Amino acid sequence: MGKTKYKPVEDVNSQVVDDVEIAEEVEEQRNDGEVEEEEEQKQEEAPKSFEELGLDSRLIRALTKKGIEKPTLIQQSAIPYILEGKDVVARAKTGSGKTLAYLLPLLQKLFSADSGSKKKLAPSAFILVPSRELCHQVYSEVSSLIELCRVQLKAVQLTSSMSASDMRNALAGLPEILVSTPACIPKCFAAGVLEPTAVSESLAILVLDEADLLLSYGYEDNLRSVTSIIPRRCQCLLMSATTSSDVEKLKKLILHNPIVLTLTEENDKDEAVPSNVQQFWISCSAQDKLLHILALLKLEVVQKKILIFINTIDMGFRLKLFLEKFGIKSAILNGELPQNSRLHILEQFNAGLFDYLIATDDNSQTKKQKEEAKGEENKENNRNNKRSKPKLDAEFGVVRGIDFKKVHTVINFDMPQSVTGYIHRIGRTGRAYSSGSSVSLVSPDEMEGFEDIKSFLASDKNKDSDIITPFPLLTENAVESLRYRAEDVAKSVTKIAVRESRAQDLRNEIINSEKLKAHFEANPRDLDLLRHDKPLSKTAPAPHLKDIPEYLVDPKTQEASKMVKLARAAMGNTRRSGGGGGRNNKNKKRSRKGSDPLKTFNPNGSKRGHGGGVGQKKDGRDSSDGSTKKQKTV
Ligand SMILES: Nc1ncnc2c1ncn2[C@@H]1O[C@H](COP(=O)(O)OP(=O)(O)OP(=O)(O)O)[C@@H](O)[C@H]1O
Repeated sequence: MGKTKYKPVEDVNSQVVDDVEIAEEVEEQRNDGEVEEEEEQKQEEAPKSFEELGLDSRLIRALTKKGIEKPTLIQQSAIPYILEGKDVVARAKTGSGKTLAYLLPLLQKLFSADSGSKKKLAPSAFILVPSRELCHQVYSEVSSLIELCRVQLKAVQLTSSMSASDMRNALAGLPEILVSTPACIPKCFAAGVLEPTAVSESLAILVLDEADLLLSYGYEDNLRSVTSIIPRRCQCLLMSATTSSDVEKLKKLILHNPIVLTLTEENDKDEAVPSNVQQFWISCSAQDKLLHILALLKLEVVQKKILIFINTIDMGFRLKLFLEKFGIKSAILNGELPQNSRLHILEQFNAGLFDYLIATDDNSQTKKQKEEAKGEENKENNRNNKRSKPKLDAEFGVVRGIDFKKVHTVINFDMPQSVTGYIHRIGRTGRAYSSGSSVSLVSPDEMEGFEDIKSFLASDKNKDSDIITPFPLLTENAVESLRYRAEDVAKSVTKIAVRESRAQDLRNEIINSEKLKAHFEANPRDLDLLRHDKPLSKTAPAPHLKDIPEYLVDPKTQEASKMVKLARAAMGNTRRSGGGGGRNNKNKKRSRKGSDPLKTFNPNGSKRGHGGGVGQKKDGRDSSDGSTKKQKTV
């Protein structure tokens, strides 16, 4: 296996990708036993620009307009191979820019294929993704590139929930690119909306994005029926954040003699978690989780925007109601909500309309539940099946692959149920060249799973070094000062209140969803129709709970909070977050490194701890005993 070692791309980037190796191997050809071939590797290759990768000037201009100046490592590596027409398997950690790694060369190929050739009866490119949210995200990305490039290409998105006539209408304009979930393709064949023979004739590029998830979402049969009609000449690309037997299976099923690109860091196991994400944890009992999250948010010791993960929908509502009493507005995202609402919530959060999003990830749905949900969905017109319980969407997935913009902190209110779940959650921050942090609240019941995560992430060489370190900015006193209020309010958020709010929210969102459908059709860019962070409770929060009096907060936490605010200001993040994109990125990134209190705060007095000097108890809170512990610096 050949290896190419890349020098750091730039100052900022070197923090992220130092010591990155790209291992490339040429795989055996599917079924025909071709001898494994070694690729000639170029040594110590210098980072390349988009121009040097051979990208069309229209695409480069479009990227510039989006504020994207230089390719990420996976883009540098994959784009030339894809342009050459090779099948590629690309595995790179979350947030590393895999979407553009395949979209840019795919569009370029279609630019040239477009000129002069007669219109085909089926799309030339299929991009298959595991969830509707991802479908929408990729579709938006490809559409905006097409628009910015001013080329005559058309992309459409299809999902299984669409009616045959909607699908027919969408395909009527003979789009070149179809973005969809795998389940939708056989549905199109069955409804006569797409002809398998036309697909066989037209299909030139097939992309399986988030390949590690496609099979776990139960799409195996769907994918088999698609592969049976893929022409041999069709170029296939497989993108994934983690390796798994599922990826191997898909590779064998679909790809021909692929180039396998694997972005690994020195520490092989750490590779899936972006190294620009600082990971922290706090030990607390299950009952005290509300108290701790209140302390984190109310005392402002974590940076906004914040994505909070919980494992059940009810817990999400409980948390929202609880925070609401303290004047903290948040929105909820889960698989029970109608699709249009979900997309709208994501768009509003990305646009910075609110700072706290409470999400139930697909992790909380077991494979069996997903299959059941899918089965439910397939039982069309089953009128007898009048379940009062709302259905979970089998194609729901907020975590995997979704590009939450400018999320600075991920909080695991509940711990995820697997290491992969953890990696994907954490990967919602620190995307591309940005940095972020995560805080996991770990109860004794969750400790075993947490240890598994820690040992998975620990490097083989350095087993004792903790990748997830105790959270340094919250003192025990600060937490305790809020206990009385938190417990009092927690008691008032009863099961009945949670149930009623959940039902009410669903009713509202169903009504919203209809409005949103029309709205999305008429104004795909306008986000301001509805707000999703409205209070659930009919009573306004008590004024004394909205503001925490200064005397309640101990001086150390006050200092930490001040520093978080200063860091926020230094990062140009004082307004409502969102909007704007990468203005003056270079300067901001430089100041970011020095100003993040999680990297510099020392509760023992000195402001510049430089990654060390944090006195902590084993339970992740400050012990104030002056002992020091080295923190991970990034
Ligand atoms: N070259 C680049 N420079 C700066 N930002 C980039 C670059 N390429 C992509 N991005 C941005 O980085 C973010 C993450 O990209 P993307 O969603 O493609 O990551 P990913 O590798 O697919 O992650 P995941 O595995 O979680 O799906 C996006 O907001 C994207 O616009």
